[in-house]
Amino acid sequence: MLSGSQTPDSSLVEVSLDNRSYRIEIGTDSIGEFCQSILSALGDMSHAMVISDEAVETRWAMPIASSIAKAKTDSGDEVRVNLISIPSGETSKSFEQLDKLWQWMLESSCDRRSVVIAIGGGVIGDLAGFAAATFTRGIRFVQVPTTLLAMVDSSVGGKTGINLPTAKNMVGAFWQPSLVCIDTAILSTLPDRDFRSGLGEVVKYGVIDDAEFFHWLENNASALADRDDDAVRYAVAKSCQSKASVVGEDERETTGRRAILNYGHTFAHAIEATAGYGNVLHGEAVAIGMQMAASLAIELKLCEPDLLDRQTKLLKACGLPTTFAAADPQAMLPVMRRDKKVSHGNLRFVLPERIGSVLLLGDIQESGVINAINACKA
Ligand SMILES: NC(=O)c1ccc[n+]([C@@H]2O[C@H](COP(=O)([O-])OP(=O)(O)OC[C@H]3O[C@@H](n4cnc5c(N)ncnc54)[C@H](O)[C@@H]3O)[C@@H](O)[C@H]2O)c1
Ligand SMILES: O=C(O)C(=O)C[C@@H](O)[C@H](O)[C@H](O)COP(=O)(O)O
Ligand SMILES: [Zn+2]
Repeated sequence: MLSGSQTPDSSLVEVSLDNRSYRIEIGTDSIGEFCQSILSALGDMSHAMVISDEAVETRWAMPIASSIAKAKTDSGDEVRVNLISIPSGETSKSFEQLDKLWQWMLESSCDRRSVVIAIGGGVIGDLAGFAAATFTRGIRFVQVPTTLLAMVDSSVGGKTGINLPTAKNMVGAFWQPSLVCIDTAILSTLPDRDFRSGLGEVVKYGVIDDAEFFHWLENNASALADRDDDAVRYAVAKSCQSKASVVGEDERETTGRRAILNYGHTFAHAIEATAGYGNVLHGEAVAIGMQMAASLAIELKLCEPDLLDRQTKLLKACGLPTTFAAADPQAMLPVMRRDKKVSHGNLRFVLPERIGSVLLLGDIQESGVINAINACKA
């Protein structure tokens, strides 16, 4: 039984962006309906280019691909389908994999009525989305997220791209999907560590934007960690609503509003890069990064220590790390200076003032940043 507010109408969230608006459809045991949703959103699709993760190819991507292959468009035409699978893991968000995809798209006679269908976690969504953004200067794409992290965050909002060896997400494009199809039943095969990693981004929404949701998470953390269906659907729907609303206000992170989604990420990306991509998962790094950001906010007297206590308890209840033994300010700082929020050479951080509200701040003494990193060493 869930405690707290009622389950929202979780079946549909709209991302409102003028002629780039799209639907996020959220269901359970709904992959049978994906083909119809895709054809309704992309009626003139001639060709589906399914890009999947090796871990989900057989169980999830092939059934979706074969139902598209059997379908007909509104005008009665068959849809040609090609499928490729990418090796699992963060190291696949690379130029090498992108180049492989471009060659595959060329060989598969991809044209401007082709549609990329990304079926996988954040790695596949970011990589396939960037391939879609760049091939023939941009073709449409659909996100079918298969991890909790991708359902609550990466499949929404149109940030696509790849990593450079020491700079996360450094090359990419804003390229919105045409549709996001979420089926929480797909999470049944997701390993626990990856599921918990997604909870890092869920906690983020509570801190940055929604004190009531944070409170709900405090009351329902164990149901979520145990993957209770209702709790998971509620958290997915609330997270998508939050992200859709922020992205609708500031699509390309120009006004500062969208930067709030980057809470903890200046530290997190440096942790991921210095630890070696894939060793600390993105959501784990975000959890530790939020701890560093909250420590910095306390040192700057921006928030009360109680915020860090509540955040620590919640992250632990979600099974996430709150410290990082190998945290090394001298290794992390050069990576942090390449953060995309840097302005005129100054680092800027998203810092909490209270649960449900954060600020984007610059001109912060390096000594404070070093102290915040050291405060989270195990
Ligand atoms: N574009 C954005 O707005 C945005 C937002 C947040 C994170 N990200 C990016 O997302 C990436 C992390 O995403 P992630 O956590 O989904 O990682 P991921 O894509 O690497 O998936 C995690 C693991 O789960 C496996 N997997 C995926 N779905 C599965 C399923 N249903 N069953 C069994 N195994 C499954 C994958 O093979 C992989 O090993 C990072 O690169 C991060 O930078 C992007
Ligand atoms: O969508 C956004 O905006 C975010 O910042 C969401 C983050 O969770 C995500 O990790 C994003 O990829 C980070 O963006 P970056 O611009 O810092 O690379
Ligand atoms: Zn993130």
